[in-house]
Amino acid sequence: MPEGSTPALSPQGVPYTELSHYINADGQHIFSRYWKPSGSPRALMFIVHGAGEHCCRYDDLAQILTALNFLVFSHDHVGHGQSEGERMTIHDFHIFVRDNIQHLDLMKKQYPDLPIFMCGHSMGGAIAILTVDERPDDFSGLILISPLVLPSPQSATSFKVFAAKLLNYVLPNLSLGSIDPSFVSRNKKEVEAYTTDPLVYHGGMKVSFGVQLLNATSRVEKALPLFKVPVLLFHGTLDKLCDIRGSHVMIDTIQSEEKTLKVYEGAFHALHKELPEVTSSVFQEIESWLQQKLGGTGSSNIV
Ligand SMILES: O=C(c1ccc2nc(C3CCCCC3)oc2c1)N1CC(N2CCN(c3ncccn3)CC2)C1
Repeated sequence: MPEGSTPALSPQGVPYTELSHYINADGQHIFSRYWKPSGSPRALMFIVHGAGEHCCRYDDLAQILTALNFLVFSHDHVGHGQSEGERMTIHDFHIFVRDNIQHLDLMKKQYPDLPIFMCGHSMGGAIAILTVDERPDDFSGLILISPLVLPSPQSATSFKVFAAKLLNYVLPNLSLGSIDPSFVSRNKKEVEAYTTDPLVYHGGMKVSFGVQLLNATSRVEKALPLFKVPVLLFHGTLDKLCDIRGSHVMIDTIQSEEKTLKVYEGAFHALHKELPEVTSSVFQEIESWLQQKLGGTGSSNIV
């Protein structure tokens, strides 16, 4: 660093020289995280977090994957967690995909011979689908936990969509309100952990951000008919944020030879942070699917 210059600081005031990060195409510091197995890795897993949260919330899943000798990597999307950028603000959803591809290419350079999987939750699921759509030959499989494919009918009625698109021209920073975390998980401990997490964005979703999420659902819809990568999908029947119909549309539309949708009766949105019996089942299903991918043959079913 040139003499006399001050180091770039994270939104929490930590010098990026002390944080793992990469610099995106807009010159922003993107906080990155790596979970390495004790032995030599047999595969890579790219975890993609959802709106308002951050990658360190996926430590539980990452620990399970490193035990399978996966090297797990992730980052905080621009405007999230320990990355730079105005909080939960994006003028083009594709920036999330662009930054994903940059991180993917960095990891491909370091581990050129390892198969790569991706796991996305909610908005992170839409980012993951669009990343795989751009780089289909780079991925051996995609895991989606309550992905944003179709917005829920409650949050995106045609009037609200019309109003949001109109408002975006005049009041893009108007708040649409924030999510009630108790609608997202039945696990009170997880709700408490989320609501007290200082790295989570607890403000309301801006109109401009909601419009970008809508744009994302349109881009995802266009990508599905040509999608061929193996997919393992999870969705709760009582998801109030991302409509389960989106996962049914996805499993019926994609051309993947290996595609599985696991439906959790009565479960809410954050299946990886739900009641213990739900989350442990999701993690076990992920483990066995990955073991089968790395050693077995494919299948297709909905349960
Ligand atoms: O990615 C999302 C997310 C958030 C809000 C959304 N709104 C839409 C609609 C809005 C209208 C236009 C179409 C899209 O999609 C969203 C996705 N995430 C990640 C999820 N969070 C919720 C809170 N979490 C939580 N809460 C309680 C316990 C544990 N985790 C973490 C995950 C929400």
